[in-house]
Formats: sequence, structure tokens, C-alpha cells
Amino acid sequence: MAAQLNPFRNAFRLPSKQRINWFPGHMTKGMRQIQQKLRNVDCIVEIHDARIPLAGRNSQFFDTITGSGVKPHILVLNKVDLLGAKQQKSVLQQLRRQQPELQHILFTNCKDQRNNGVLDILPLATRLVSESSRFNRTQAAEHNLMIIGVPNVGKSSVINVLRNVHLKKKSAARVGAEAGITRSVGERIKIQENPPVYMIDTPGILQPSIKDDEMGMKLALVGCLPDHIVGEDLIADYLLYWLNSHRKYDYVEMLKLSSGPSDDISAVLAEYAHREELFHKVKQYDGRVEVMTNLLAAARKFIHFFRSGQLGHMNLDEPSGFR
Ligand SMILES: Nc1nc2c(ncn2[C@@H]2O[C@H](COP(=O)(O)OP(=O)(O)OP(=O)(O)O)[C@@H](O)[C@H]2O)c(=O)[nH]1
Repeated sequence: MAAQLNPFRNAFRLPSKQRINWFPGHMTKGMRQIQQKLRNVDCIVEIHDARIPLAGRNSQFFDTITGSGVKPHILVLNKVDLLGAKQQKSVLQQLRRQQPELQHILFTNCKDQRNNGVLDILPLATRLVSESSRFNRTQAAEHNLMIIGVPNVGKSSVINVLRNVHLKKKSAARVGAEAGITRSVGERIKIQENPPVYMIDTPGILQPSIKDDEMGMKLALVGCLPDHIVGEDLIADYLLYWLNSHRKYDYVEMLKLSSGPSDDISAVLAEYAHREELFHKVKQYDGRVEVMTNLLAAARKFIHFFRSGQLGHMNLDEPSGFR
């Protein structure tokens, strides 16, 4: 199909001097702890957000711990409920084209207890460990799986689902909607009795410096960085840019915009805030208090519509249909 001309922005630019970086001290510490524990690990389970299958995986870090090819490696694309079943095939094709060395890829959904794909992790890991040369661990009866990934992709949730299902035990790892809930490498958590299988939860670790601005914005949009690090206004602007450049205009109805798709985030948020009566009081320099539209609250709602799947299923790495 011939590409159409894009009536909107054809690139996203950060405000000058703004960089997207978040590498707090607990990530440096977590990295060190991971490397110390690696000797006793039989399989690496890397969790990533299915909405950004190509963007944001911490290649530098993963090369260090999986690059030798000695430990089996599984890539788990979690939150597949937000990607949608129909897009799985094209995501697999994209990944195999870009990284042919990735052999074991699973899709999971921790929010659905029935058919969530999480249950495929253990049989695959067990098979890969039994087929691998375990070197110093050949005598060890138990299997240790290390869960790694960038923040907020569902690492702790995967551990909890496995523990609930296999051991009928309650959650052991802390889960939260904000990035950076797990701050250090914890003790191993048992997830199966016979043969014994343990999982080691680790803090989410980003690249120390994100050089690709658009990759940084995708990570921010799916929530891998705390929102205040990037700013909700900028995240909302990137969302608007992405939706327009992919001809996904459901937001127009969702935000009840009277004049159709727009590339102007301030105008979009102002109209939505006005319609939804999102107002706040702002104190002026002369002491007067004025009631104004609350653009921040509108930006948060817009981002929430995306993150909760109300704007539809999305693969943020899907190529745009415009030239
Ligand atoms: N929609 C959806 N949300 C999920 C899924 N799995 C986890 N979540 C949510 O994603 C958020 C992050 O989950 P966690 O398990 O805390 O993620 P984490 O990778 O351990 O996070 P850090 O500790 O920050 O590294 C929580 O709000 C979870 O409820 C999923 O499959 N689908």
C-alpha cells in the first residue's frame, strides 16, 4: 500500500536541552548484586513490555549477563492484554528480523488468571536448563531463574502469578503501578516444590544514558520511568504525536474534540479540560486567585486512557503508515 503524506508532525523533538535519563543509585547497586548472584543462576528470564518489543531493552546490561550465551535466556513480553492478540505475529516477525539470536519468546498477561501465558515459563525454563551445560551447578537439584528487565514491566507480578499457581501461596514480591518499586535484589523466592525452582527478583534497570529520544519517550509513555522525571505534559504530547503519525484517531472521540484530530497538545488538553470541568485555582503575582483549566489533570487522563488500553491495542514500535 502506498504511504500517505502526513498532515501532522513527522518527527518528535524534545524541548532543547531536555534529555531523558533516569539511573538512580539503586540501579547501580542492583547491577552489582545481579553480577554477584549470576554464578548460581541457571536461566535468565528477561521481562519486557509487549507494547515496546524493540525499544528500551537494556542491551548494554543484557549483553554483559547473557552475551556469553552460557545461560539460557527467555524473553517474556508481558502486558500482552495491552498489545492485543492480533499483533503478536507481527511483533514476533519484527523481533526475529532485528534480533535473530532471540530464540525463546513468550507473551504473557499477569492480569488474566486463566489463559495468561505465564504458565509456559516454567516448562520452557526447565527444558532449557536440562539441555544446558550447568558447569559449577551440575550437582544442584534446584533450578534458579533470575528475572531481569527495565522498571515496571511486571517482573514481580510474574513471580507472584507463578507462586500463586504452582504453590497456591500468596504474593511474595511487591507490585506497584509506579516504576522503581523493587529496589534491590531480594532473596530467592520458591515457585515450585518438586523439583525445586526458585526465582530471584531484581530491580528494574535502564540504560545509564538513553541516547535515542524517541526510545526514551516510549519508555516514559508505558511507565518505565516515574512520570515526573519526564513530565506528564511532554508524555501527553508524545502520545498525541504517536497516535497521529499512526493514524489512530480514536482519541478524538474519547476526548470529545469538536474539530477532529489535532497536533497541538495545548489546544487538545485545554478543550478536554474545559469539557470535563477540570479546573484549578492559580494564585497570580498580584495576589488575585484565578480559576483556570487544569492542563496537567487533562494530560494525566489522556495518558491513563492509553495505559489502560482504552485507546485500543498498541505496538509503539509499529512503523508509521505516513511518509
Ligand atoms: N495490564 C497489565 N498490567 C500488568 C501486567 N503485569 C503487571 N502489570 C502491572 O504493571 C505494574 C508494574 O508491575 P510490577 O510487577 O511491580 O513490575 P516490576 O517490573 O516488578 O516493577 P519494578 O519493581 O519497578 O521494576 C503494576 O501496576 C502491575 O499491576 C499485565 O500483564 N497486564
